[in-house]
Amino acid sequence: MEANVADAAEAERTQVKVDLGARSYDIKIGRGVMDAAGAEIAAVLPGARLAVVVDETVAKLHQKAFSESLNAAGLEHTVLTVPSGESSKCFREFERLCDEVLAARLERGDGIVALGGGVVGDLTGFVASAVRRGMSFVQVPTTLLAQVDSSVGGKTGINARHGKNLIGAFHQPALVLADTAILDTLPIRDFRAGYAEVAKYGLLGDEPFFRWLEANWKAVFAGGPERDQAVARSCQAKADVVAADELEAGRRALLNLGHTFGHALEAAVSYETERVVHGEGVSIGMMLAHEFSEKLQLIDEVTVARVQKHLTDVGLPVSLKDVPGQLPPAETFMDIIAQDKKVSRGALTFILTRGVGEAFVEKGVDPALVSDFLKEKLET
Ligand SMILES: NC(=O)c1ccc[n+]([C@@H]2O[C@H](COP(=O)([O-])OP(=O)(O)OC[C@H]3O[C@@H](n4cnc5c(N)ncnc54)[C@H](O)[C@@H]3O)[C@@H](O)[C@H]2O)c1
Ligand SMILES: O=C(O)C(=O)C[C@@H](O)[C@H](O)[C@H](O)COP(=O)(O)O
Ligand SMILES: [Zn+2]
Repeated sequence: MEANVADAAEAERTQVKVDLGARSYDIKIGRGVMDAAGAEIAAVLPGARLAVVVDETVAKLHQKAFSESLNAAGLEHTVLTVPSGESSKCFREFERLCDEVLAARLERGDGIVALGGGVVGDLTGFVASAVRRGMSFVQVPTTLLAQVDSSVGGKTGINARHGKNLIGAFHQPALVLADTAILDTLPIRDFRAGYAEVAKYGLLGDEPFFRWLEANWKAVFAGGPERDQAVARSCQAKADVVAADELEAGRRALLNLGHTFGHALEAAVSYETERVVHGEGVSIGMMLAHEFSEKLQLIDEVTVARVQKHLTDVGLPVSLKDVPGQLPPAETFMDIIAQDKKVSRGALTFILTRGVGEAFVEKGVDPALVSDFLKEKLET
């Protein structure tokens, strides 16, 4: 990735392009970007009627201002509310939203807006991919996680009893509006969880960015210009990967660093967010991916300790032992991992690493090694 942090800092508002030919779109980043949401959306979806999907928490905090901006641009819209939290990524909410979009008589050329975190974004995008075989949609991410990751790249979907995001579609948005001021109302636990995905970009392929985060994370949390820089650099990293490999035929799998273990953990606790939210699962999963890489003699203990120190410094969990309550045995984790979307012809794929910024995709990992490793981690 060429963009450097200082470059990103220069503009108060930054724009990152996701280059996908005719389906290219912009990510507009900065404090106050949402004030012009109406005009921005009208520019990409001229004449469209809209359904705005929002969760109950975000609706209370931000719906009024958002609707005012749409009204000012003359955008007729219906607001559809879903319960807050991971449990909304389910068939029931998917079906209800599809039905409500149809009841509002939105046409194929109309649009659906996701105003919220990754849950609302994934669910809404999936609805948009399905209703009338595909409607335009816009992402207005309101969590750090959604701004740096889930709103970009077109992975949409819901969870299944068998695992995370197992039902879904690739469906790219027409625009992403990441207003970093909206993060001021985000609870610290959710901000930290989103930060795990920020750190992920450094760990998977950008050691200088990880070093920058080690030095600047307090300013990122405090909400100064460093926060916008971290969001912009993360979006640029994701946009580069998605443009090169939209459908995850190869390199995009790197964005799954920590997710094989992390997703298994989320499913193992039945998506109970009191116990673990996605970003926390990713933090623990990234730590496990590093420890597993150490076990395979790909990295040394100094690298593992460096990663652990940074994630611990910011207050993220780093071990299965950090999850409250009893966890199921390794066999249950292995059953869930066997359903991971990266599995091919029954063979497990893991994102491993040779150092900070040097992750790689390893196919055909021996399940017995993974199982023994998980047993160790669940016992010690
Ligand atoms: N599609 C992708 O590429 C991708 C990438 C990463 C994660 N995800 C998915 O994203 C989901 C997690 O997203 P998340 O961490 O944003 O969770 P979330 O959407 O549940 O949001 C977290 C909490 O923050 C609240 N909230 C949202 N914005 C707020 C604001 N500005 N102020 C106050 N409260 C606010 C929400 O109501 C919720 O309670 C997971 O389902 C994960 O699988 C998808
Ligand atoms: O965009 C991607 O590709 C990612 O892997 C980003 C992840 O952070 C995200 O959690 C994604 O939803 C996981 O993808 P999945 O295919 O494993 O469900
Ligand atoms: Zn993720």
